[in-house]
Amino acid sequence: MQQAAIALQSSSWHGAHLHTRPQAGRRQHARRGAAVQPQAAFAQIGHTDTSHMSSAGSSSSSSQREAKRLPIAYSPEWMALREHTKEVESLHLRDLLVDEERTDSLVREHNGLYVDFSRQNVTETTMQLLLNLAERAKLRTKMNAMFAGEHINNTEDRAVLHTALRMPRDEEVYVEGENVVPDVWSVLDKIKDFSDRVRDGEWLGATGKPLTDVVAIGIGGSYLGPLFVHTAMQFDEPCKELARGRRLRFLANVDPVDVAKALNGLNPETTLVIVISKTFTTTETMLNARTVRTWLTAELGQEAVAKHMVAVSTNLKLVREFGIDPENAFGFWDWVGGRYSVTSAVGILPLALQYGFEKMEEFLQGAHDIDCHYRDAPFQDNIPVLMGLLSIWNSTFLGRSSVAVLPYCQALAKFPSHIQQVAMESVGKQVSVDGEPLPFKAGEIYFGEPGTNGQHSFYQLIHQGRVVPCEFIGVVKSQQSVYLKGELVSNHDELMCNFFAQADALAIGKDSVTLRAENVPEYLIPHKTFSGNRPSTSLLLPSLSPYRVGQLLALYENRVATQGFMWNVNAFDQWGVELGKVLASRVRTMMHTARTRSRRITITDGFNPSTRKMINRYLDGKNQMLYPEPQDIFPCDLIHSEGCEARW
Ligand SMILES: O=P(O)(O)OC[C@H]1O[C@H](O)[C@H](O)[C@@H](O)[C@@H]1O
Repeated sequence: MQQAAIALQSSSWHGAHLHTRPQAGRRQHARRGAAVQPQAAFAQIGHTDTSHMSSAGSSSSSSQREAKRLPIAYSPEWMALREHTKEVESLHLRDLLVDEERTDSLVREHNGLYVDFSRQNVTETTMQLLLNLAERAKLRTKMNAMFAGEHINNTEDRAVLHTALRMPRDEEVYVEGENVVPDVWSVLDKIKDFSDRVRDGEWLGATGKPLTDVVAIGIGGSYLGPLFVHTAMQFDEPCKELARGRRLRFLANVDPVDVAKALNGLNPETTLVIVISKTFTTTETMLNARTVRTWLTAELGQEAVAKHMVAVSTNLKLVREFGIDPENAFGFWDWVGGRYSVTSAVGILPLALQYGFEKMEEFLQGAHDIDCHYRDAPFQDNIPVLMGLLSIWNSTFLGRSSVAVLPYCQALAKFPSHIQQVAMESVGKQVSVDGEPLPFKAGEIYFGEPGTNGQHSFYQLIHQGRVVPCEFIGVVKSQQSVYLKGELVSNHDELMCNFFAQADALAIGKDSVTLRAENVPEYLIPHKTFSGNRPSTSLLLPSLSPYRVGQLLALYENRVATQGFMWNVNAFDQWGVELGKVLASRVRTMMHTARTRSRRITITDGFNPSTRKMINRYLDGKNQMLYPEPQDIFPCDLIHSEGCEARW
């Protein structure tokens, strides 16, 4: 009953006083009512990729097939938005932004977060049409299915329940008839116990010394999220105090330089190593784990592993085979995707060791707060839903393929990289959940840097080159006080002046009339003109405490989920990362075979000419390093087969 009420509410945009040509809005409503023929609709999808469907529009039967496969892209709601782009493209943000009522109707607040969508290229009609599309896409039903633990990750037959990782103890979520919240809390309790013992000096290293340093080995989702949160928390005053005397390092890349950097200056006697891998099969992580185990045992002996190495994984069998006692492992579940795992032991264990478990509880509470908001708020007030819908509007309907995440906050320096994985690995897909080709491009290219650094780098392009929707993130209270021992060390106000100014520079621009009034020479006017009308969203947080970091994380996770639901793609699998791994495995086998032969080698077959020549150039360089004395070149052919065997 409650669900139905929410769904009904969600279909109405309440920015009723917008100054945006209401008659146009009425026209759109009339259109929405009209039946749209699939064959006509096909031609109108627009700003979309139809190259792979060149014949699909030529016959009504194939169009109807397409319409059956992808109802959302042929729905009247979709067509209404397509049609509406013309109206929006004729409006300039310079004019829209003077309307205070419009601004008020496009600002949303939730529990301290202030989000201003008024610099998006939208009108009241746009927002209403997007809400209509959300209804058509059955967004509420899909969100409910996720929260209910249904197997919405259909290609891996898994539930998607990272939201359960931050639920209070007394909540219930069932996966295959079993409440998973007690399991979540049993791991959290184990983390609390272990991290307290390490921090209090009860859990000692093999030589009886306290473990003050932690090296977290992991890559992708087992690295980027924890690194982002660590970077965000390390200058928060209470966190800084709690981390005094402790060091947390991350080791992700298989590049030996990264290993050297992670271990530089560490003493094995005081170092705890956490191997973090959902699968416990990831090549880079396992190789780095073996390297660091050697670094430990060379100094402390084999038995030191029990005191100095722990694991986070869903695969406890492989943890044991690696030589880590499963008692010293912290589990999670296949219903947590790697890139959504920072609120599992993947993030909570290393961060609790650094900052104490209580701070991580605050972080989890922040994430849970946004999950509840996402689950319960009507769509017109639902910040992650609105962010997701506006992403669809910008990318699919207005053809803007990128998003810049621009935190005006150095502590969020690693947030863009984390969100890059969350977004691009989740919704960078070519087919719908049913495996049908998408007649539009899903996913956006995410990038970003903290302001003001980015301003001195790539902002030229976003001001005068391509249109890149920007997401500015600022905080009211800096983590760092302006004065340190009486000296001015930074100026948060100066930083935030740029946060406010950049969004307006993008939106409003600067025209030739203004430039002439400033006596700018005529030949420079084209160079100095800013077309403006470039969209952005501004997000203001009160501070960057662990709670706020949790809110920020869940805001973006749920926004990306919304995009997946709207585009009808599976935002929780990642088949696109597999092929490169398989091909690397072939090269690895060849390299390994080469290394086991103490001869100079060159390959003659098994790869295309380009790859073969590059590999041979590399081998030649390596051979000269390894075997400086001239030797016969030993040719090698690789078998053209699925396997990775090499023939010599
Ligand atoms: O945690 P792991 O199993 O080691 O996986 C680490 C990473 O591996 C792959 O590249 C996936 O694309 C990522 O989503 C994942 O986070």
